[in-house]
Amino acid sequence: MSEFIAIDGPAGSGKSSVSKAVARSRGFGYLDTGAAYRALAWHVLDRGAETDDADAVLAAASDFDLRLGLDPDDRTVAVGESDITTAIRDPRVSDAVSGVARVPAVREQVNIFFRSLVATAPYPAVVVEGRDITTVVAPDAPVRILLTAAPEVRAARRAGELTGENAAVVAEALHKRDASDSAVVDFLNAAEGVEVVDSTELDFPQTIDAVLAVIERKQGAEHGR
Ligand SMILES: Nc1ncnc2c1ncn2[C@@H]1O[C@H](COP(=O)(O)OP(=O)(O)OP(=O)(O)O)[C@@H](O)[C@H]1O
Ligand SMILES: Nc1ccn([C@@H]2O[C@H](COP(=O)(O)O)[C@@H](O)[C@H]2O)c(=O)n1
Repeated sequence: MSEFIAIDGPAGSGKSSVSKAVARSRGFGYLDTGAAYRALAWHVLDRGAETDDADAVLAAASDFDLRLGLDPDDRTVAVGESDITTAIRDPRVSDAVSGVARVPAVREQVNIFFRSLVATAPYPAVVVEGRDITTVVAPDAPVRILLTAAPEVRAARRAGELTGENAAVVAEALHKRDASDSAVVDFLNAAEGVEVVDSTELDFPQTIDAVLAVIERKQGAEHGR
């Protein structure tokens, strides 16, 4: 049975890139829970339905053959035979995903999927990142981290990745998504026992080191080292 390393945080805080790097460096698995919600949003749109129609979302969720692995070096996401690894990052999916994520039955369904993936994982631990991993999916995880950064820093980092996109438009979309998502689960405040890593003043390698330091300390305490 794999151990959960739970990491939450707002959009653009570095959850995916930092978690992947941490998983690689420690030989752990990596689970991008946002990719599952994005895949469902893609699937709803692919059926020509509206992501803010809860019944349509539930219908799509009942026929959702998601393929998502734990290898930090293979980020393939598929629904049935369709490889949607790139498509789920489209602004049209990013703009629609919060609608899917606010349906409680969807959250329960994907959480069961996440827990079963980790339970059967061929890794000593899996770095699982999202919005409610430290609080709902794995509240008893030995390592729970809230990864954050100032809103303007997150927006600038995200704009830096998207060539050809207007920085102000990117920032507005990111803040809008956070506002919508944080009405469903709280990932802006650390729950009791959750360690905060604020990367506002840290570069990428320093952020990885800060997360690794928390993991070492927490796992050491857990295993009596
Ligand atoms: N400490 C850091 N310093 C500089 N750049 C960083 C740092 N952490 C992350 N980044 C960069 O910020 C961008 C956003 O990071 P990433 O995609 O990992 O965020 P995220 O939290 O997973 O976002 P989302 O929730 O929207 O998927 C990436 O280009 C990443 O390389
Ligand atoms: N645990 C989670 C993870 C994600 N979401 C929703 O998915 C969206 C995409 O997540 P990214 O990490 O890829 O940005 C996110 O905006 C949330 O709507 C979630 O609800 N819970």
